[in-house]
Amino acid sequence: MAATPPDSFSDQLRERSEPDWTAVVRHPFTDALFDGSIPDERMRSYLVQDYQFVDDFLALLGAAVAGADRYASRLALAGSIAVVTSEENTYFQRSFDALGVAEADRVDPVLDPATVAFRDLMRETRDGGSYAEILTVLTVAEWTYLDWAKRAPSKPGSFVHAEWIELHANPDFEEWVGWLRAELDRVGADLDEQERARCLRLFQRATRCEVDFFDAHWG
Ligand SMILES: Cc1ncc(C[n+]2csc(CCO)c2C)c(N)n1
Repeated sequence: MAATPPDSFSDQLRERSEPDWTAVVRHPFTDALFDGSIPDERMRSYLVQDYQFVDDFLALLGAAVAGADRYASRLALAGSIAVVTSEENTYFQRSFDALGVAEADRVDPVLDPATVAFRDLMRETRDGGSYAEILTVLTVAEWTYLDWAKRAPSKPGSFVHAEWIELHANPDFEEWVGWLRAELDRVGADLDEQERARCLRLFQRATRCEVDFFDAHWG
């Protein structure tokens, strides 16, 4: 992972998003993923909703490519688009097959309120956000997933559980999250106080959306 100085902008944003940050990365849904104990019905509803989330996330990555201030950044962002459209997409399709998800639920499911709230945040940011604001939302979504997946003590038996962990607990993903944080720190250094405050509010709101997203499929 790219070295991030202690107390960087991204660290400050994360620290000021407690206790929600820890609630996401230690969520009981993730513990149940680790031991493979999530009932199929719950895993199915989570993945069906998450596939819709990933659609808006991909559009947000596209906005980041358009909004970036240099070619090197566009290249890094475009590389992550390749992951979402290949390994990640085939994981969803294979899992939907294994869990018996009907075509309508793959393409146009009824959305949970938590999915709608996250979608609203991503669309607002995509349509009206600065590059720093787009990076802020992307960073929360990726860094929270790296942090919970890194806690995985072992590999559960079912590929639906195991591969969902592996997609987020691997050196390439760690490097991508490191890049996102370093990019947010770089761009954050040139922001005025008002813009930094806007990023903080977005970071906190996105972290809250992550808690609510897991909660919607738990308890
Ligand atoms: C609610 C929710 N939040 C974050 C992610 C993480 N995530 C979103 S797209 C993607 C692929 C690649 O970079 C990853 C890891 C998720 N899946 N669902």
